[in-house]
Amino acid sequence: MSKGVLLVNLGSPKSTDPKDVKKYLGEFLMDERVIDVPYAARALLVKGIILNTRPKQSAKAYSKIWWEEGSPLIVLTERLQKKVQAHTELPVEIAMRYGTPSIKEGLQKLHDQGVDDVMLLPLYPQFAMATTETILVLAEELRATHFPTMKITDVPAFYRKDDYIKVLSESIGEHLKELDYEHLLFSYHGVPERHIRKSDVTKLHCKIDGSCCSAASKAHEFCYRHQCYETTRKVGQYLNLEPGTFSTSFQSRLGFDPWLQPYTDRTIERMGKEGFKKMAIVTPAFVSDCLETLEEIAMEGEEIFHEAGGKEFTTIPCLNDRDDWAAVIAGWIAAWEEAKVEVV
Ligand SMILES: C=CC1=C(C)c2cc3[nH]c(cc4nc(cc5[nH]c(cc1n2)c(C)c5CCC(=O)O)C(CCC(=O)O)=C4C)c(C)c3C=C
Ligand SMILES: [Fe+2]
Ligand SMILES: [Fe+2]
Repeated sequence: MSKGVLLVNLGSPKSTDPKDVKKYLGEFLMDERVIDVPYAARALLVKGIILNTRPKQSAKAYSKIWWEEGSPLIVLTERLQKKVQAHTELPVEIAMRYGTPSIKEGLQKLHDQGVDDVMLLPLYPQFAMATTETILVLAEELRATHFPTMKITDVPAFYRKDDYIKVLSESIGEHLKELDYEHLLFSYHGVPERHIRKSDVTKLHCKIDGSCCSAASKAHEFCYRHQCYETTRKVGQYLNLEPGTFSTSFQSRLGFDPWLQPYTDRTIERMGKEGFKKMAIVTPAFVSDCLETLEEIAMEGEEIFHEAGGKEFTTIPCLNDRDDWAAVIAGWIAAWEEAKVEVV
């Protein structure tokens, strides 16, 4: 069999035009694993309410962070792909779950190069129904319909894998070295609490009470909350961070249902009000900087901190196209290619 690799990220609108943003948000939010309510209720909520107001607001936010070459998330994923490609003879393509290049286009490109054995790497360190699972389900549907002779091997969430933790920690450490900071906040994209319960394979584990995620459980393989706390814990251990000088929070909630807590915006505000003057923030749910890191954290977060009395607010970049990160992915590809050891 002939091997190839597909790196999959979330995707972005084509441009900052509200029409393009509306199209992108429509595809994204109509995904049953993102807004997980029955179709009729989802259509009413998304098409009847959210798409009437949100695209204008989101388009404004996208305009603040957009680059000349396009969406930061897509440009950074393309740069990462080039660096990974430089390490391997196997074809490496990228795809986006929403918008373009689509997963179907990515698989087609590999197919056109003679590939029939694909390593599929969702670019999310922690498993979530709204990210990893939706990619895997769609890729399998596309494979069965359009590429029936193709084999796809999924790379599981790498939230605690040593080589990932090493590059993440070293990237954070390099920034912290230059900083005088009082607290480091690990801010992860939030999900509704309901998503965590739905992904609980044991149906017994998840109480969202702060204790279930630290007790050993088979459920952790699919528990986003556990995986986020575990990434924070491992980085804290690697960098030898003092207990009490770092913590975890969850950002970007949408709607009125309870999402994972503590919420990032309220945490930033509380820290400012409690007298913290210098804080740093890192966003390990994202491997590429995007709207949620460049606008929501670096801009809105900074404003919240200043208004609450804080002074210095530093956002640490995502791994993006760091050479050591590209080398880690290349190592996973080599391990899979040799098929001597498990990928993760
Ligand atoms: C119900 C809504 C959403 C869930 C659940 C959700 C989970 C989730 N998302 C990411 C990563 C990203 N999300 C991004 C943008 C974004 N996310 C939502 C909604 C949910 N996300 C919306 C409506 C948007 C669009 C922007 C906006 O209008 O605010 C992005 C940025 C994309 C970009 O173009 O830069 C990323 C990345 C994760 C990791 C996650 C669950 C773990
Ligand atoms: Fe999101
Ligand atoms: Fe858990």
